[in-house]
Amino acid sequence: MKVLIADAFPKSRLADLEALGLAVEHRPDLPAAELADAARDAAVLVVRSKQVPAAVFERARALSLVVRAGAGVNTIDVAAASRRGVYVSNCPGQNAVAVAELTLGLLLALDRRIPDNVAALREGRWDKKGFSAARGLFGRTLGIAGLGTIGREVAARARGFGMRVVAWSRSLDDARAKALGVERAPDLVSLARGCDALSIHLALKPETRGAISREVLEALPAGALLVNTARAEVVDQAALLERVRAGRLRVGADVHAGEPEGGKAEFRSELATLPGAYGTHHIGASTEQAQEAIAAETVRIVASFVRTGAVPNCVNVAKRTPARARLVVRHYDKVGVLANVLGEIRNAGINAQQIENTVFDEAVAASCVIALDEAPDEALLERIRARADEVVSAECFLV
Ligand SMILES: NC(=O)c1ccc[n+]([C@@H]2O[C@H](COP(=O)([O-])OP(=O)(O)OC[C@H]3O[C@@H](n4cnc5c(N)ncnc54)[C@H](O)[C@@H]3O)[C@@H](O)[C@H]2O)c1
Ligand SMILES: O=C(O)CC[C@@H](O)C(=O)O
Repeated sequence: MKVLIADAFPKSRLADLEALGLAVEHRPDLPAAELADAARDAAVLVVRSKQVPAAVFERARALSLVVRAGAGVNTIDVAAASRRGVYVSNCPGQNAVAVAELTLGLLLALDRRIPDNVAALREGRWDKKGFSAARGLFGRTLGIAGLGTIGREVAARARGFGMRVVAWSRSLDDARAKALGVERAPDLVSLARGCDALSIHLALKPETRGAISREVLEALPAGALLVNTARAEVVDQAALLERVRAGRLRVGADVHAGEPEGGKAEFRSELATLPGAYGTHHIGASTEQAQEAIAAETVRIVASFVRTGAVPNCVNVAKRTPARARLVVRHYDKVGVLANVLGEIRNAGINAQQIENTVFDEAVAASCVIALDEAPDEALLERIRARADEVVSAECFLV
């Protein structure tokens, strides 16, 4: 079985994959345009920042699993993977501490203008007077948009700096906010209105694209700091540029509109050239600790898949199917029993969408839960129950 790793990956972990008996092809510099061809005979594809478009799923017919060696899966056409029945998996939480550390670094850098301090001294300029105009973070309010794994790590560190932390997250309620030691804002505009600094940790989804809208940016008080280590597309970039140019906002951005996929390239970010903005090179996850944790998790996912067929952290198995009914059949654990039950369902023109069979102690009897796209009528249930030497009971529940 071939594994193609199309981005940088630690050598020691390549050996772990080979030890699983896999043929490992490591091509960190593979051009994006060649990915579909290179993946053609691969069963597993591992990527970091490389985009995986629909063309890869159309061409790479042997592909079973794509592992995103990171958190965000917006770089993968997950819908195209789902249509081909290809699993997509990621490594949630493994780089959260690294991103939180960079977030705090950017906040401190913005407040003290550390990069400009450094640059001035390199140019032979002493400007203690000019660089003394910092507000300080202690006692200030940090707003967090998206209290997922990274948002929570940022909250913990900000509290360590004596900041008041207020958060908005789609499922955050008062009890959970209290348990996490943060206050809850009812929406993003209210969050922005009440904070001195705003840090963005929303995953990029169709619903979050542009969530940090012009209205949210305009709600931030004059002189506020904004840090984005999530994805550029979550923020209205045109409005952001206007606010920074007008001197209303100061920004630390690790992620950039149209940023290159690879490690080195010509790239000009309009935002990052402005005096009120500090840009970093999408390095949030780039610490040794985080990359080691990500690689170890990637190996765990691939090992589980090749040894057992189970895919940890799978992001594209339907949480809700169009199933309209659940048929629960308790039956004797004998050859052909389930085939006969499924045959009855097929003969009635009903589609079985999900099947889960559980065996009771001593493996004499078992229970099978079958999600159906249509409820069986009483006559079908009776035909199944009539197989008395195979079936103990058959009950239907509408969902
Ligand atoms: N700069 C970097 O190097 C770097 C590294 C890791 C992650 N990231 C980015 O940070 C993001 C957050 O990472 P995480 O590990 O905290 O992920 P997470 O899954 O733990 O948190 C994601 C957050 O997005 C919110 N969210 C998801 N879908 C939403 C929707 N439809 N509507 C509203 N909110 C929604 C969740 O509620 C949660 O608060 C990633 O998706 C990725 O884009 C960047
Ligand atoms: O691999 C990287 O350097 C970036 C990863 C980051 O954007 C993520 O979503 O995990």
